[in-house]
Amino acid sequence: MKKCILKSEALTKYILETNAYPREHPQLKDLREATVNKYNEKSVMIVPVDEGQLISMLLKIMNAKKTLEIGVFTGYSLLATALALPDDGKASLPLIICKKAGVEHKINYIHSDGMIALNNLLKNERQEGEFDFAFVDADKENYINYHELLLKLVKVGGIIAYDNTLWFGSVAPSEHDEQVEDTARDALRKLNSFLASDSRIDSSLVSIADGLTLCRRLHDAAHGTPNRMGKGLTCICFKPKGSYERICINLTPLQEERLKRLKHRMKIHFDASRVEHQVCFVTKFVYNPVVSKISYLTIIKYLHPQEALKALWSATYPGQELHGLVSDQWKEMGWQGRDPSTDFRGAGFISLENLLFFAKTFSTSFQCLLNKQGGKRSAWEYPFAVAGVNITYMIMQMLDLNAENEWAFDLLYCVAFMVMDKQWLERNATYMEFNDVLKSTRAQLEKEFLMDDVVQIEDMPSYSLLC
Ligand SMILES: C[S@@+](CC[C@H](N)C(=O)[O-])C[C@H]1O[C@@H](n2cnc3c(N)ncnc32)[C@H](O)[C@@H]1O
Repeated sequence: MKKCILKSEALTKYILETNAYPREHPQLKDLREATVNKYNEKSVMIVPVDEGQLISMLLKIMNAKKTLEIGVFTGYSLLATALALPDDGKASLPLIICKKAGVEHKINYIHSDGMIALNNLLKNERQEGEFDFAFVDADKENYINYHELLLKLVKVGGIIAYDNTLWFGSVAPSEHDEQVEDTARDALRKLNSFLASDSRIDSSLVSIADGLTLCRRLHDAAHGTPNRMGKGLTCICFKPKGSYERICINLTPLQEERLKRLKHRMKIHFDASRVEHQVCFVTKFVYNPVVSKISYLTIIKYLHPQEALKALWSATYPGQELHGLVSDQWKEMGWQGRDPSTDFRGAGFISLENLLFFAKTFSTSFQCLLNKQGGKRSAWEYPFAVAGVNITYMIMQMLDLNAENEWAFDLLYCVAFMVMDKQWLERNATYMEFNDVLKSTRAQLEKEFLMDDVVQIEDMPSYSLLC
């Protein structure tokens, strides 16, 4: 099979001969020829010249300095990358292969399996958010696993590029094509669908060579840059009555303190294996009949992640014994598997805190949504707990819309959950439509923020959904 999805081989030849070969760096040309001589047909594994040039162009546009490459073979794409990096740039790769062209000082070789290497970069070398670009051209079955780790290693705005995402065109077989087993093709099809609906990235499947999917990591408040977080929260969306303008106000020392705490909360990853305690903010909801006002009594607790999970269980199913932190019982609550900790990956510890806050503060609403008691339910329900993590993540992305105080976040979370469930029912949605429901939930919340008389979360019309 040829690594080309164009209509004709003549067209590929035309592109290569007219544009790509004349601009190929002499060292790349040598490497390509040496690979063909040594590996014959197997040399198809190196990236085609035009794709190498696209990657090189992208790196230069991005002014990339630190890149990561998984799957090296004879190192063609690696050399193309190293040549595109500035002199103080660094390319890391998990397999040793070749060093040429005087670019060794830009290359940090890691001779290891891709997953082990990425885990190590995260855990031991603490390289979170350090890379501008990652190129993945290794075992296709693992792309989806690399994706989770790379989303942490690559900075917000950085690019993750997956090679071979069209797999010789076989990802879209025609009815005449023979049905053959191909685990790589199946894994790539799964990846393509997954990337298409992954809200953490912008993505474009470029039909060059064998298909190259570019994913740009989007803002993620859990790992957001201080700049963005600062901007979003400093520009507190405090609207004076009678004005459609948002105004920026300087923070009081108390607000600064709250902001600091909120930022801290958002950075905490959920790690059930951690031995030390993680900070947990437990908020009590108090109604003061004298002034007809609701106030929040906030207690900062230092909880072991496992204790927090147990607390969530007892708040969700009071009186029901939990058999273990990893147990089939969790599935009933709408976690993806037996171990809820794996679902906290996207939004971190704060997503557990939000669920706890909701369960304890508005227990009637919480139980009603948990048990899918409101309205005429559809046959395909969203999984409650996973939906909760998604809502935390959505609000993190919305933070520059409204964050009047630290607890506005938790309160907004409860309102958002109620709105999401209401829209779910109104649309008679199925789980495949969950992302659409989430989008329209966000639109509804944004609409309410812009209402003239909404100056705090409690003024939002949807706040009345809570009981
Ligand atoms: C298609 S080739 C890469 C070609 C390279 N991009 C180039 O242009 O020269 C795939 C490479 O990935 C390596 N590989 C496969 N599984 C891997 C893994 N789990 N970890 C790291 N590398 C792996 C293979 O040994 C092979 O060298």
